[in-house]
Amino acid sequence: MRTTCLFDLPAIDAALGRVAVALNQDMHGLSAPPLVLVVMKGALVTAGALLPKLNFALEVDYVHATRYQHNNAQSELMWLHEPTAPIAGRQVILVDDILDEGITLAEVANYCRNKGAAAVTTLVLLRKDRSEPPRIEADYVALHAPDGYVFGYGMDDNELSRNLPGIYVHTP
Ligand SMILES: O=P(O)(O)OC[C@H]1O[C@H](OP(=O)(O)OP(=O)(O)O)[C@H](O)[C@@H]1O
Ligand code: HPA
Repeated sequence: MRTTCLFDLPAIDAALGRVAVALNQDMHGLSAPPLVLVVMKGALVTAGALLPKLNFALEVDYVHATRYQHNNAQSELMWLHEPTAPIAGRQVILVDDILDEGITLAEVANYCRNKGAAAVTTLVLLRKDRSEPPRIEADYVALHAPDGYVFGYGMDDNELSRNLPGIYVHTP
């Protein structure tokens, strides 16, 4: 099997730059700093590249929730870490690497609303364009990919390859 690069680092950086410009405009003039919640582990690299592009006061925390192990989806989301920063009454910006079926983002967004978030905004590096629509749409999408397992730039292939400097697929 070969590995094909869908997006290289300059393409990813340019796409993150575009969503950062939009987010900077939309978050301009907020009365209180929003909470950026990074969905671990996959969003680690995206958050690292995105945060320095944001020009408004913000706090960062993370959640660790997972449903894919060995590349296979589990129906249940496993919560490994809940955020410790206060959520009630705040604008929350969820950052994730990939929107696939949308189960993870939908559940984490609901969690924030149940904790009393004033508003929940969602941002993903990559939306996978499947035939079935995801359970939730993201407010900000940097890139789109066709259906198929992708990895690199934070996304794993059987827990490996998160460090690859681009977004890749296996091709026959
Ligand atoms: O839209 P969905 O179908 O719910 O899939 C998207 C989620 O799957 C991946 O996480 P994963 O469970 O693999 O954990 P990881 O972030 O530790 O890789 C990814 O980081 C998203 O959070
Ligand atoms: N790759 C890596 N992680 C994922 C994917 C994918 O295609 N879909 C959901 N989590």
